[in-house]
Amino acid sequence: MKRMSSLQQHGWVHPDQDRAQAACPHALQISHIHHAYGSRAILQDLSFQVKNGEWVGIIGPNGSGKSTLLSLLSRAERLQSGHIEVYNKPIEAYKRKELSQLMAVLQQEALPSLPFSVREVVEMGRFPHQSWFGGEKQDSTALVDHIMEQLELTQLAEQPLEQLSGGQRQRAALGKLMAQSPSLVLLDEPTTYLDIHHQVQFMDVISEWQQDCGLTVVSVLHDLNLAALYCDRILVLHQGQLVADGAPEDIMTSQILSDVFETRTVIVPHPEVAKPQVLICTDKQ
Ligand SMILES: Nc1ncnc2c1ncn2[C@@H]1O[C@H](COP(=O)(O)OP(=O)(O)OP(=O)(O)O)[C@@H](O)[C@H]1O
Repeated sequence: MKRMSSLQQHGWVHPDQDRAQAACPHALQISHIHHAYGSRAILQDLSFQVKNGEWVGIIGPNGSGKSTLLSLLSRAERLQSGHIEVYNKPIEAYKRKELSQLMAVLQQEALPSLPFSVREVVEMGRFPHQSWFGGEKQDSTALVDHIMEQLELTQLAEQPLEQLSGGQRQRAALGKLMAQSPSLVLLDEPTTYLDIHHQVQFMDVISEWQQDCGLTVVSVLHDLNLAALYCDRILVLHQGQLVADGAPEDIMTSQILSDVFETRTVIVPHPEVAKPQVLICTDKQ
């Protein structure tokens, strides 16, 4: 029998509670997406699927269309052409609140400087689960306490957001995302502002959440080594096209990275886990 995770013990809504959703083999099905800004094509004929419970990383050079793709998957941008299904249902058929109970998004600029405390921001993650009168079927205090502890935010609980560093704000944004207790998360360069301790903490929290609760993750990552360590599968975007799709060991090759990033690399095995790691080469030595 599967053990109950600490998140579930503290009131996290397990996706299995929704049988229809748990029965879907795919959390996302993307078919023939095209997207343009004016006459400029940004995404061209993208098709892929994301399995329920899978962690898919999206890598690619600046301007290759990664954030645009996430905006379409979260419905922040209107789909121009193609089809997106979330748990077997067309994305446009969801009501806004219904979609935010299923899916949470962490943008690059995670949270604006607002005069709310860190605890208040994390509690805002519960909005999609509240009635019009602000109440919830189940008290979420224990869940919010647990998330605050897990992300080392308890010390910052009363601190206003506007007084936080970029990395602290990013962790508060993750806390809000976790409090939303979604089944699917979209993360746009989530580790950009974090030091290595908090990068690993962030990725470990997501990984634990994925393994224990069946969370599906789609994350844009610039850090290829983090992508190789944590993602089950990596998609490579180049000039708006999907040019590679596979396990980290199939994607992290000097040839692919040279073709896409125009950078020389050497790929080495991680000394502790069976994952590839990327060493960057430079001629300026
Ligand atoms: N609202 C917009 N209007 C016009 N062009 C846009 C808009 N948003 C993005 N673009 C263009 O679309 C292209 C893809 O941008 P996008 O942000 O998706 O790339 P990205 O792969 O996420 O890049 P980065 O790694 O730099 O974050 C870029 O050339 C960008 O200038």
